[in-house]
Amino acid sequence: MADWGSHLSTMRSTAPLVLNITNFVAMNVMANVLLATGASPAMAHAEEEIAEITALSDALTINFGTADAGWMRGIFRAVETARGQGIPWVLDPVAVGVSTLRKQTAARLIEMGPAVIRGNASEILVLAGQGAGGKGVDATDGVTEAAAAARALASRTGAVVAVTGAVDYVTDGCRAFSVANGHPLMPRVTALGCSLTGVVGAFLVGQPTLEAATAALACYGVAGERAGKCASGPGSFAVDFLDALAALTPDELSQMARVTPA
Ligand SMILES: Nc1ncnc2c1ncn2[C@@H]1O[C@H](COP(=O)(O)OP(=O)(O)O)[C@@H](O)[C@H]1O
Ligand SMILES: Cc1ncsc1CCOP(=O)(O)O
Ligand SMILES: [Mg+2]
Repeated sequence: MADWGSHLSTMRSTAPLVLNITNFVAMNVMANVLLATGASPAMAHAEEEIAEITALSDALTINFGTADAGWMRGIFRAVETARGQGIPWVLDPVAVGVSTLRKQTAARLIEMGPAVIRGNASEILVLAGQGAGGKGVDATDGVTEAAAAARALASRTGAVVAVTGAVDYVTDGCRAFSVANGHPLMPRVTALGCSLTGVVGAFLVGQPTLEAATAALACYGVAGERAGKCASGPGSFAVDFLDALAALTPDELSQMARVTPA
């Protein structure tokens, strides 16, 4: 049994400061998810201050879900700072298929060296120039349909690519894992994908990228399973999920993770 829980333990021992440039929908949910999991969240995006805040952070995550032109300038300034300082950063190409601005921004960002690209299957397919783009922020494609695109994207860019859905797929282009944890209520609560991107950022700090990303997905999925056992619908699930993230121990994660080489 691989010790996926050790990655949770390491993350909690440092409680990394994760700076998230994310959308208005996700800000509060994501900050609470990061706190519950054991990291310190910060949310900011103003270009006038973002370089300073990035330099203070252990990891950075980027999501242009409700971004405008000024916000985009903040995104590029943060990424340039992270690159200069060796701070790992994660790209969430949320709803990348819905506009030319998102496609062009994602293409530029991918060339700037994200450690991880985390998206649903429809988003990863758009990055590969395939698929119809999903339905807004929601996937209409299955994870297995995006696996080849994920491998090709990882090989071309050097990023680890995490495709999430009913069974997640994560690859560095050579090796890959499937993560079969999760619950069907997860995509019915807004911003849980965006928030997962923050958790991936937290796990990356000081840990090998592919294993850290995989452990983050397993941690999230196991917490989802636990929350799904008592929730009566999306509303109570959202609350139970935070409690499950906070209560999950490294040993429980190691025991419950359904991670297999893919
Ligand atoms: N049908 C499903 N069954 C179980 N888990 C799911 C399902 N769909 C998504 N998840 C989980 O929900 C989390 C968010 O993934 P996803 O919904 O793909 O992100 P996004 O919100 O960006 O589309 C991941 O942990 C994923 O494994
Ligand atoms: C609904 C919505 N609209 C713009 S961003 C956003 C949140 C999307 O969150 P997620 O990708 O985690 O479902
Ligand atoms: Mg998303």
